[in-house]
Amino acid sequence: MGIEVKKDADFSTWYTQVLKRSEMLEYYEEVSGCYIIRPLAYNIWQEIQSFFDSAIKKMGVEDTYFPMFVSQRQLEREKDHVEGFAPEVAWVTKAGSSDMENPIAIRPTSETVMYPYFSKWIRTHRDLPLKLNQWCNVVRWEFKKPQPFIRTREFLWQEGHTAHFTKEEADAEVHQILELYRQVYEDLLAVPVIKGVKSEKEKFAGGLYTTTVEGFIPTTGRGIQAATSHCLGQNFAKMFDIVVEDPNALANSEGKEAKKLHVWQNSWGITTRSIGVMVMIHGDDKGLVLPPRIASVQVIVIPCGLTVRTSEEEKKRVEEKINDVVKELNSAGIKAKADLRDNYTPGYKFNHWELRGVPLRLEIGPRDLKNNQTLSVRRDNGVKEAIPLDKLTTCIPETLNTIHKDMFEKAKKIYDEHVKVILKWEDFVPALDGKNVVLVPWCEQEHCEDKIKEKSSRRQPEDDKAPSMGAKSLCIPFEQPKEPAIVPGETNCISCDGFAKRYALFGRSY
Ligand SMILES: O=C1CCCN[C@@H]1CCCn1cnc2cc(F)c(Cl)cc2c1=O
Ligand SMILES: [Mg+2]
Repeated sequence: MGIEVKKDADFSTWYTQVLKRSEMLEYYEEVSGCYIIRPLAYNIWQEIQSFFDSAIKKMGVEDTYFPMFVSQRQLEREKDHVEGFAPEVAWVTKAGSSDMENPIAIRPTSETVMYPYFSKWIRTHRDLPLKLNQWCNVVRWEFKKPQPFIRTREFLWQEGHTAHFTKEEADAEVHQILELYRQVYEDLLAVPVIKGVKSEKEKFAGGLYTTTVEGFIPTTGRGIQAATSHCLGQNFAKMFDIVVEDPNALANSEGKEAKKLHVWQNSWGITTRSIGVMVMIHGDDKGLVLPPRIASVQVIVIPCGLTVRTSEEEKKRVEEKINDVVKELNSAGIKAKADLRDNYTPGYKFNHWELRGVPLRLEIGPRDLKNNQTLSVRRDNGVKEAIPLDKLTTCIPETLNTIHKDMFEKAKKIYDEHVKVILKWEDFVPALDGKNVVLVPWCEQEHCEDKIKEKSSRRQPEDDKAPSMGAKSLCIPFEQPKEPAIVPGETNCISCDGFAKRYALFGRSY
């Protein structure tokens, strides 16, 4: 069944229908906020995993696995890390019919699970750097309206946790990982992202600073945090006593213990939210549009032009040709499939595979055999092109790469057009209402951010609808607008009478 609503008319229904009818996901009626990730979507997660995991292996990161349960005592060892999150922690309180002596939390993230062991394992600077990663699920009992992939109570992610001897080494890794997240989005999912650092209010409270890749959903005009790479500083090292002796300090004369140095730590994560972002950005009114590099079926080959007058041997010849084409493409590393179901018309099959986002369709019929060609049809823009049957293994990879590039460029152009540089406060909210995010000179003070959120969530004067959601800071982009340049001590903050430090990206967000 096709999609019954237009993407721009009813986005949330469109999103749900696309995910269900393309067989990416199934609703899990038993528990609100949980969903079944079906093979088409799970394959995308596996593509992301294999790309990211092979990249971090080259950085010397090792995969590991820690228990999903954490005691209340451990979880609460880091007060300000947990207090804001306490309402979303899921607890196991019973085993069978008997209450547990001490309830156990299901991991919402694994700092407090892992770091007592970091403390145990890291004794000397030779144990550094320690670089561990785990691919797992986490549970956060969010109360905001759940949305498949975007906000779910259980999600899959990877969480990297590293310990370094120097801040410089930690800083370098934070940015190396952030660059990998950019590649996951831009080179795999064809989704443009903006790199930047989070404000003091938006960063991970337990850390020193948070870097992020920020996405943009044009249909709603909202920003979305796409992945994060935190430098934790020495905060967790101090809390969990993760220390090494100072190798440079000579054992001093009284033979006292050499000075203990706290390690510098990072933690970084990307989640299955990335799948939802990709669907929201590339999908259209016919359904999914999959970027070729993560599509489990990249090319679908369909027999056409067969009529009741076509002889049996002619039909057989077409089908044999199609099977040969699929074999040839697969041996060239292209994921191709044939749809030879003889109880469906070509038109039905076109819709079936367009709904599932297959990047390229090849039509082959009796005439094509005669002309030794096939008609290719691109899913992203519908462009048709005749390809000689003896040029497939060169033309098809090129076409798939062109599809990726065009999908990315199209999304990037839209993102860039919806980032408005705003220099006067009166233009701020109208820009947000125009489904944009805004780039503004900003003082970077937390109280100012609170004020901006409040001022931009004003109640619409003409109706008593719920106030429009306020804007939050999304990031301070590493790439700053060249002009108008911010002159320290001269350029005013967009909102308060303080001076602007840098341009910050603000917007309504997920
Ligand atoms: O974002 C990442 C990447 C991967 C490893 N972790 C960090 C920080 C996670 C912050 N965070 C995020 N959400 C949380 C929810 C909770 F219920 C509790 Cl108790 C803690 C947290 C929490 O610390
Ligand atoms: Mg949260």
